[in-house]
Amino acid sequence: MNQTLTEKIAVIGGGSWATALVKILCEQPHIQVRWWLRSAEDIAHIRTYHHNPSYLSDVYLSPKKVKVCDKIKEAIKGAQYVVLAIPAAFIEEPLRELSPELLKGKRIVSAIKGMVPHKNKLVTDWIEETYGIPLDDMCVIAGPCHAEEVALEKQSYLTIASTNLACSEDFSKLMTCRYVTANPLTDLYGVEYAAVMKNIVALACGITHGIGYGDNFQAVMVANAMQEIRRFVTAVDPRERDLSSSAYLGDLLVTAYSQFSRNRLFGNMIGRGYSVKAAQLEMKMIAEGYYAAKSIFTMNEKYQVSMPITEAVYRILYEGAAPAFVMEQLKKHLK
Ligand SMILES: NC(=O)c1ccc[n+]([C@@H]2O[C@H](COP(=O)([O-])OP(=O)(O)OC[C@H]3O[C@@H](n4cnc5c(N)ncnc54)[C@H](OP(=O)(O)O)[C@@H]3O)[C@@H](O)[C@H]2O)c1
Ligand SMILES: O=P(O)(O)OC[C@H](O)CO
Repeated sequence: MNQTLTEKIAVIGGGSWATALVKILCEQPHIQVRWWLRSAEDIAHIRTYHHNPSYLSDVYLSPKKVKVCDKIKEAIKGAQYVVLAIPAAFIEEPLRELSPELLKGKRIVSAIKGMVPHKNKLVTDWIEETYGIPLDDMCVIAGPCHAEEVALEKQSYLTIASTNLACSEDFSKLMTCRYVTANPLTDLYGVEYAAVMKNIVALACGITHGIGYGDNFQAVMVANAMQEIRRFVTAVDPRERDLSSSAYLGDLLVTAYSQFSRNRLFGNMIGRGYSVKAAQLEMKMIAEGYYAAKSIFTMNEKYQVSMPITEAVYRILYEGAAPAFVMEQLKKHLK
C-alpha cells in the first residue's frame, strides 16, 4: 500500500543510537526520515544496501522511508523536528554549518546523554544559547534503552522530556511503536542531568568490576550513586521529581548492569589496567561518561555537593590516579 509521507524528520548522526532512532521513526506510516551521517562510505553503503555497515548493521532501512543526505542543510530542509544523535563531544563541528535562521521554527530533539565539553553545558542549553531556539521548542529522549535492543525489537520504554508538555507529548507519539512506549515528562533538566550522570556511575561500576570487586559492592555503589545524582540535580535545579522512575533510576540501572553498556565496558577496561587512550582506541563506540566526569566535576566546583563517585572517576581518568587506590578510598564514603 502506498502511504503519503506527510512529515519530515531530520536525524543527525550515524552511530548506533541514530540508527535505532531512524528505525523507530520509520515505524510511523506518515514519516519520512532525512538522515545525515558524516561518513561518505556509510552513506554510499546505505544507499546501495539499505543497512548501516558500521552500526546495527542488521537493521533494514527502507529507501522509501529514509533519505540519506550528505549535507546537513539538505537533511533539515522542510523538517519539523531535528533529532540530534551525535555524542556531545562532537556536536559542535557538524552543526557549525547551521544558523539560527535555518533552524528557526523547528523543534530540536536531543537524543544525546552528554554535555558539551569545555562549555560544561547541557545540549539543550547550548542549542538555546547558540541557535536561539527556545527551551519550549526542545525535548530530550531519555529512559533506559539500548540501541542494540531496539534493533532486536525488544520491548523498550523511553521518556520524552521538555519544559513544554505539548512538545513532549507530540514527540512521544512519534516515538511510540510496536516495541517502544514513549512517555512525556516536563522535567527537562532533571532528566538531562541524570542521563549524563548515570554514565559516570556506569564507568565506576566497570572500573570496580575490572579491579575485582563483585556484585555486592556494585549494588551499594549504584544505591549511593542515586543519592549522589539526587543531591546534584536538586542543587542545580530544585523541584519535585520522582527519581525512582524509569527516566532516572531505570536509565542508571540499565547502564550499570547491561552487557550492551559502552560506559561500563570502558570503565572495565580501565579497571583491568588499560590507559584511557588505549581503552578509547579499543572501543569503536563512544563512552559519554569520560567527558561527563570532567564536566560534572568542574560544575560541582560551584555547587560543592558531596559527590564521591564522580570525584573518584574524575581522579582516575583525568589525574591518572590508580583505580585500586581510588576505589579503596571511595569505600569509606559508601554506606
Ligand atoms: N547507543 C545507545 O544505546 C544510546 C542510547 C541512548 C542514548 N545514547 C546517546 O546517543 C548519543 C550518540 O551515541 P551512539 O551510541 O550513537 O554513539 P556510537 O554508536 O558510539 O557512535 C558514535 C557516533 O559518533 C560519531 N563520532 C565519533 N567520533 C567523532 C568525531 N571525532 N567527530 C564527529 N563524530 C564522531 C561517529 O561517527 P562515525 O561513525 O562517522 O565515526 C558515530 O556517528 C550519545 O550521547 C549517547 O549517550 C545512546
Ligand atoms: O549504557 P551505555 O553506556 O551504552 O549508554 C546507552 C544509553 O544511555 C542507555 O540508556
